[in-house]
Amino acid sequence: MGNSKLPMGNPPPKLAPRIPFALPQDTQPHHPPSTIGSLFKKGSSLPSEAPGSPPTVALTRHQGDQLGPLASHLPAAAEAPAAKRNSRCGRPLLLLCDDCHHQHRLTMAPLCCSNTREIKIGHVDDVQELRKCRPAAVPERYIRDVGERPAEAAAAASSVLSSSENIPVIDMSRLVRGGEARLEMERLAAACEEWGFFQVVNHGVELELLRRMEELAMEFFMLPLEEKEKYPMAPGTIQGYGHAFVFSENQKLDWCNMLALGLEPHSIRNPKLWPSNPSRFRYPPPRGHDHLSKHLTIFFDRPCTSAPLLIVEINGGCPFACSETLELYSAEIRELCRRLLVVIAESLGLRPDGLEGMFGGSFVQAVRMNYYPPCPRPDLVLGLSPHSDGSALTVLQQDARSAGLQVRKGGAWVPVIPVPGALVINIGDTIEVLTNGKYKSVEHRAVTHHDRDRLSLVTFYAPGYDVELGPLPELVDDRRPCLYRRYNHGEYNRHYVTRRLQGKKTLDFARIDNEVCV
Ligand SMILES: O=C(O)CCC(=O)C(=O)O
Ligand SMILES: [Fe+2]
Repeated sequence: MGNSKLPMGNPPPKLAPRIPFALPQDTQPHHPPSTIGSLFKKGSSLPSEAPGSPPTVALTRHQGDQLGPLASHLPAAAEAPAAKRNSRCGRPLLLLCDDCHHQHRLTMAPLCCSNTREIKIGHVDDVQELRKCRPAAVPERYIRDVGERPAEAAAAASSVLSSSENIPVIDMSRLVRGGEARLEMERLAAACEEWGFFQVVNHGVELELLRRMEELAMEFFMLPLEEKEKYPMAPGTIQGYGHAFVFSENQKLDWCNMLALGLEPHSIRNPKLWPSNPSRFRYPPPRGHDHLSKHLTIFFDRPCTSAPLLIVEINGGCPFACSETLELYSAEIRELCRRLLVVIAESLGLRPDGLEGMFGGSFVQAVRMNYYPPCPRPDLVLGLSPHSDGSALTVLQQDARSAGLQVRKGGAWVPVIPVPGALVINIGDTIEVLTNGKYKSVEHRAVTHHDRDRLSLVTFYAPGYDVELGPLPELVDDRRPCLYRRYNHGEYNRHYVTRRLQGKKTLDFARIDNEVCV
């Protein structure tokens, strides 16, 4: 492939000097620097190693269904006989493209599960089909143990909370308006500290766009099963249509169908799992960017015991594009997340970039569309198991007609009553760690209804996989000693996606045993 496929037909920007294939210091392979083209010759194997040195770099063929929830679309560019595995996540690699002369920054992302071929999840009914064919049936796998059932929890809730208690509603327009700003900021701080959840109004995202996105998602869920099954979520992965976070035949299932898509960076998008029906979901790749797909490949730089890691970030290129609606939605919600991170930082007395600045400019964004059909026994099942989100922030758009989200507070489950046009925001695990537990990611779940369906559109905004995180020094002192260790967010993400949803258990990954004095 020559220069005929340069992006948009523009002359290649001159890069000087040429950036060679570069690995982190401690993983430098013993072979001469390569450009992307020489590495990725079709059918080629690894760059050869110096005799006697252990191989440190491998390229392998894309095996989307085995490898991963996100970033599993990478096409075959070169194939390695045996894939090495990587325990080092998020190490950026720089490659220079022979074809377009762009420098591509590639980041290893720990997005995949351990060998998904080993995961046996048994028979999983599609809940929408069950509803059609056996409207009164609730298979055993969906029936929760007594203590987990919504009815039990509802009874506990009524004894603990007064009915007036609901998650706070924050008016974003007031956060910037003179005298009102201080008060609203205090309300925001209280919402983050006491609830970990709040709803926002006047958030700046066009209501018409929210409506269009909801319509698009509903159109997808209403398609015949054969159509939706063209985008299967493989066991142990979290992208496509199906059930996420299922790892065994004994695990209880959620009364929910999901369509989950990685959005940003573009290289985590998996074209195989991106619906082309409804046709509005997808439109053709922008001209000139298709050449990039051949440069996407999977790298492993050293053996590890669990998951293979993928290189997933390509700068300056979009291998393919998605629905205009989803693209706009994703951009607007991202912008909202950024504004929220600024005000949340300010509510803590930090600089405006005190939180997002910790991401070093690298972020990941994904969307999960959850469809909960009506259930003949909503008292026995859960729509979505209790969990906290592994993101920094989550933005949830919920059906105004149908409540279903519940937040855990003081041992009780509090329903989040939809406010028309509002978006629900929750603090994710990343913010809990950065704020040293001052703002907490809070456990939440979804319940179903007997005669109403429900849709939620959930955007996760998180640091990039190369980001190292730990509590901000400003929020650590003698009274509040450090509660979390430093870790690589990519590794945390891998930990999160390879376990079933189990309340806040995943954050044990980062917790250290220290007492807070209050
Ligand atoms: O559907 C809901 O209300 C909850 C969804 C959720 O928490 C999630 O997808 O992480
Ligand atoms: Fe969630």
